Amino acid sequence: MEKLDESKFEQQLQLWALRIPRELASAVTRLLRSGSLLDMPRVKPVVEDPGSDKNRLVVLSEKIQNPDLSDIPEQVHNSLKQLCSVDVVPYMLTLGYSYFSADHILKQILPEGVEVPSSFETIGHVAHLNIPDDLLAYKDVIAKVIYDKNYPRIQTVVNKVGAISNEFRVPKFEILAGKKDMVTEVKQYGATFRLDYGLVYWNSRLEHEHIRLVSLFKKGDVICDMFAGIGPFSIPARQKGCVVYANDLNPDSIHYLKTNAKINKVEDYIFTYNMDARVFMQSLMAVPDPETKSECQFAAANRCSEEIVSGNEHPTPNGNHNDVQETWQGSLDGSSMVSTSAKRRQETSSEGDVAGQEDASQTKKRNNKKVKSSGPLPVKPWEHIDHVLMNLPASALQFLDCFSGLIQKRYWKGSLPWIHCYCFIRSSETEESILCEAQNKLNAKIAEPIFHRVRDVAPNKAMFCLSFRLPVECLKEETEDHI
Ligand SMILES: C[S@@+](CC[C@H](N)C(=O)[O-])C[C@H]1O[C@@H](n2cnc3c(N)ncnc32)[C@H](O)[C@@H]1O
Repeated sequence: MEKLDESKFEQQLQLWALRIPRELASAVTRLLRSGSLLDMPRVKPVVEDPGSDKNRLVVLSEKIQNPDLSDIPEQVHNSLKQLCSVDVVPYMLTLGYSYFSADHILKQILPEGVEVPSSFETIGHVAHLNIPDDLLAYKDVIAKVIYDKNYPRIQTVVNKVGAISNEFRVPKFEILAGKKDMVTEVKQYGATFRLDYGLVYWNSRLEHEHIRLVSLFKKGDVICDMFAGIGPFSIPARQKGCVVYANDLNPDSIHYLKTNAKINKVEDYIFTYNMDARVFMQSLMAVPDPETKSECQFAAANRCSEEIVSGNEHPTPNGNHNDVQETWQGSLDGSSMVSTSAKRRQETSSEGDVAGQEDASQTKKRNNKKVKSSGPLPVKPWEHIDHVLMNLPASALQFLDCFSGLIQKRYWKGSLPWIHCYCFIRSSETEESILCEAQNKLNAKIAEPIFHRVRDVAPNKAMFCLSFRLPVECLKEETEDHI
């Protein structure tokens, strides 16, 4: 392992300085500013005179090599002479490890020609590095330089070890420098997210995508976040006034999702679940048995999830949910028979428009306000959902089969939900091949799919969001129980 020898970076520069009465320091620096004054980042050109506190030393640029000041433009020199008698003295400037940038230091340490890993992802106080294999022998030195140069903003430097293989999408990290604490806080568009970077998925590079998608939602929309993580879609959606059902398989993600709902004061109407996404959707969309009317699968499923993630009060269909009791018997796009709540939603909802996005300042303004919950939930999930989010790009397409027959037509109100399914497209694949895969899983044709390129994740691989309205063929006509 390579060691860092800070003394190697000591450097001395022999310069010239003008000794002048201290009250003239501003006037003299103004005169010399256009090329004759020392101009180095983080180095002051005016310093104390060790010989007298009535004087100051104005340090000249390294370009001024002659003590007779013949390198200074004549006009500047003349003005200087008019201002005061000019006393030129030698000045030794010592630069050390603390002066040089991380990039400069690492270039000196690492083998010639390698790409210097001086940039990193920042997650609160944590710096996340991906040190390539050929530089692993230098990992401690790299981490120390990055720590030293970015402290106190950065207090922990970690390196990703190997590829992500677990289903929670959490990389393995080794802590290389600083404190061994990966619980940190990040801000995205005015919302605060607490997380343990060693236990849950987080990617700061998705900030723009989180905001883009949430900007499509309207106040009162019902959102289903199948792979919610610690809530970067769910929390801002709730801040916007949406009703949110948020699920994740990782219990630590749900712990932090609930913590973040508290921190951002949006605990009401954001319901958290800790289960497999398929089971979650089936539980959420199961219609209660009208015969018994006492208990529904959704309430039961919710209670079951509460056993895992305690402390979330949830209105059951026999409680708040039942405030909306109209039975929907019209066609899916019918407007005359729409319930009051669905009507209100139609007035405010995007209704097929995924283009109208709000700008960042509107988002910030909205996030500063505490969202007020007003009474009962407007609708039950098996009656209406506006958006389903599926951010598990490595395998979300595989989960699309859960929509086939998931929604019962006779209970549904209003238009069908938008599905936002994230995926990777490799250079060997096309949007058409992905669409084909999605349609096969749904067992239905997707009309007007929208592919949004989120970001490039590797030279031959990009992350996309495929948005589409759930095809009407996915609906279940009637259940035998309910005929
Ligand atoms: C790529 S992360 C996205 C998290 C969050 N939506 C975001 O944008 O940061 C995917 C999440 O899906 C969760 N996950 C993986 N498999 C799952 C499954 N079968 N059911 C539910 N959640 C799952 C992981 O724990 C992880 O938090």
